[in-house]
Amino acid sequence: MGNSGFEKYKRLPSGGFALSGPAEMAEALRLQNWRIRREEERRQGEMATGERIQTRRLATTSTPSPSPPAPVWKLRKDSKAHSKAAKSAKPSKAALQFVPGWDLAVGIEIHAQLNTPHKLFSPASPSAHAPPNTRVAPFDAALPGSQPVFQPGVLIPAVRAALALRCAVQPASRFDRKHYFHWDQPAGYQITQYYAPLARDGSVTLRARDGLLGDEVEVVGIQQVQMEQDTAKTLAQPGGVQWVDLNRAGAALVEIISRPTMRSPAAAAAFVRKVQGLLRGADACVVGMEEGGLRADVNVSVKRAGEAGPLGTRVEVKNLSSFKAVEDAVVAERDRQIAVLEGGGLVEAETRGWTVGGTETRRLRGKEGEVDYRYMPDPDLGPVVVDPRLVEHLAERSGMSVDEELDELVGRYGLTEKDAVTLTGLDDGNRVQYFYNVLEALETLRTGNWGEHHAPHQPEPPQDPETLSRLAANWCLHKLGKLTNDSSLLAMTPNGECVVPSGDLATIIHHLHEHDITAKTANALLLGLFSGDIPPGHVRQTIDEQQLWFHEISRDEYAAVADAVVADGDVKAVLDEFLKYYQQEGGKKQYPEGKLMFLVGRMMRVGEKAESMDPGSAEGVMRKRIKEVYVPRMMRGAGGGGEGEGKAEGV
Ligand SMILES: Nc1ncnc2c1ncn2[C@@H]1O[C@H](COP(=O)(O)OP(=O)(O)OP(=O)(O)O)[C@@H](O)[C@H]1O
Ligand SMILES: [Mg+2]
Ligand SMILES: [Mg+2]
Repeated sequence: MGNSGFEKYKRLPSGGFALSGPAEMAEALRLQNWRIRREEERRQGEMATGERIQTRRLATTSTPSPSPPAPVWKLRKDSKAHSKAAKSAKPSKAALQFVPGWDLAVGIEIHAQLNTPHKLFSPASPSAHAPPNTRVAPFDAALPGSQPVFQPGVLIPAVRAALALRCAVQPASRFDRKHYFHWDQPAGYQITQYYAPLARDGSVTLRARDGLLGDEVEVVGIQQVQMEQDTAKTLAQPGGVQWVDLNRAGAALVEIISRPTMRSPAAAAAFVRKVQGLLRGADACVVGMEEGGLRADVNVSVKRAGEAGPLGTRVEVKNLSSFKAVEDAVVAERDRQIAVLEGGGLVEAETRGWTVGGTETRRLRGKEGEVDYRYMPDPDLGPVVVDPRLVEHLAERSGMSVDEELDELVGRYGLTEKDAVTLTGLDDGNRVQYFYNVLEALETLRTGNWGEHHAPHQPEPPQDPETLSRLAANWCLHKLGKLTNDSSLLAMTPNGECVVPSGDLATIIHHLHEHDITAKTANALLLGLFSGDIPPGHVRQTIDEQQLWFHEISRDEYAAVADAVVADGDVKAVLDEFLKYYQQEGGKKQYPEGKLMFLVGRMMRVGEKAESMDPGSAEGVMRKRIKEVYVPRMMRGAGGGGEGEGKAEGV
C-alpha cells in the first residue's frame, strides 16, 4: 500500500485512525491494537465497573501518535482516582435503587406510534417532517359532518405489538370517547379503548442485560394494550398564543399499561427500553423515544417495607421522553413521597410533571382537579373484530424476539452479553444482520478452502466457530464503529449491507484469523474499503499486489529482540518490578502487566523487524523470558540488563 493511500486516510471523517505514513503507522497501530486487545481481555476478567468507562474511552480514541501512548497502568490508575472522585460527588446508580425501610411500586403507561401509513380513523398519513397542517383529513380537524373510518391496516402493527408483549388479543374490542377540552384535541374528546381494549394480560421479562442491577429476573405484567388517537402538536408562542399543528392529530397509537410491579427506578427504565426494543423488533413501532415516537407516564407509590394491605397512593408523572428521564423521575418522586410520609404527612393522589435535567417533579393538578373524562362508547364506530387467523398468521411470521436473538448470540455464537446487546441495538437492528452476512461469508471462505479437496464427505473443519464469531462481532461493532462517529456514513441497509461489503470484511477477518495478515494490515484494509481506495471485491488482490501477507519472525528472533530490549540500561527499574513479583511470598503483589506491556512496546519498536512481529507473540516470548531468563539472572545477582546479552537462549 503506497504513501498516497495513507495520505487519503488522513482526510477521512474517522474517529479512530489518523494515519501519518506507513512507517509510523506500522508500529503505532499494531502496538495500539494490541494494547486495546490486551486491555479488553483483562477488563473482562478482572476490572471493576467504575474503571470500565475509562478503558472504553481508551479503546475508542486510539489515535496513534509518534510518541508512545500513555502506559495502560497509568490510565487505569487515573481512572481509579477519577471514579473515586465521581463517587463522592454523586451517589452510585446502585445506591439510588432502594431506600431502606420503604417499598416502591411503579406502573407505567407507554404511548407508542404504530408503524402504519395511515391515521387511526382517516387515510391521511402523518409525517414528522411534513410542513405543519399538511397531513390533515377533515375528520382529523373535527370538521362538522366528518366521520371516523377505521383503517384496517392499523390492526397489523397493533396486533404485532400485542403479540410482542405476549398479550391475548381479544376477539372483539371497542372504541370509547374520552372527553377533555384542550387545544391539542380538536373534537373535544380522544377516541381510545377504555371498556374493551384490543389485548390483555401480557408480560415483559427483564434481566441484567436489559438494565436490571443484579442477577434477578423480573416479570412485569401487562394489564392491557389499547389503540387510540394521538393529539395535535402545540408550540407555545409569546403572549399566551399556541400554534397548533394537526399533522399528528389522530395518528394511530397503542397505549400499553403495565401492572404496578416494578420495584426500582432501574427496572422502570429497563421496562421502557425493553418495550421499545420489543415493539421495534416486531416492526410494530419503528420510531424510538429519542425521535418522539414513544412517550411514557410513570405511576409511583411507596409503602413502609413489609407492610400488608394495598399499595400506597399513586402519583402519576406525565410525558417522559427518555429512559433517563424515566429513571430520574421515579427516583425524585419516590424520595419526595418518602419525605412527605416521614414528615407525618399524607401523599396526595395527583398528576405531576418532570423537566429534563431536573431534580424534582412538579405538581400539575391534584385529584380534585382531575378531569372527569365521561368515557362513553363511540356511537360512530362499530366493534373491531379480529379474526383469529390473522393473529395466528402474524404470530407465525413474527420471527425471533429480542430475547431469543440475544440468547442465540450469547449461547450459540459465544458473544459476550454486552456485545450481543449492542449488536442488536445498532442501526435500527440492521447491524446484526450485517454480522450474520459476515458470518455467512466467513463460512463460505472457510468451507471453500476445504472444498478444494473435492472429497464427497468432508468432516467439519477443526475450527472454533465461537472464536471466529467473536472476532467477527468485534469487527462489526468496534472496528466498524471506529471508522466514523457518524454511523449514517456507513449507510447500513435493512438487509445488512453497507459501504464496507460484508464479503470483503469477511475476507479480512478470515485472513486475520488465519494469521495470514497482521492486525495492522487488517485495519488498513478496512480503511481502504471505507474510503473507496480499495474497490469492493479487491481485498485479496490488494494484499497480493502490495505484498501485505504476514511473514512472522521465528521464536528465536523474538527472543533476540527481547534480549536487546532488556540489555538497555534504562529498563532496570522496570525489570526490578518482576523480580519483586517473583520474590514475594503470599502472592499479594499483582503481576506487573503494565510493565510487561511497556517492554513489549519497546520490542515492537525495534526497527526493521517490527513489520514481521505480532504483538501477541512478542508478549508471550517476553513473559516467558522474564520468568525463565531475566529474573533468575537477577536473582543470581547478575543484574537485569546493561551488560549487553549476546546470543538468545532458546525459548
Ligand atoms: N398504587 C399504585 N402505585 C403505582 N402505580 C400504580 C398504582 N395503582 C395503579 N398504578 C399504575 O397506574 C397506571 C394506571 O394507568 P391507566 O391508564 O389504567 O389509568 P390512568 O392513569 O388513570 O389513565 P390515563 O392517564 O391514561 O388517563 C397503571 O400502569 C397501573 O399499574
Ligand atoms: Mg392510561
Ligand atoms: Mg395515566
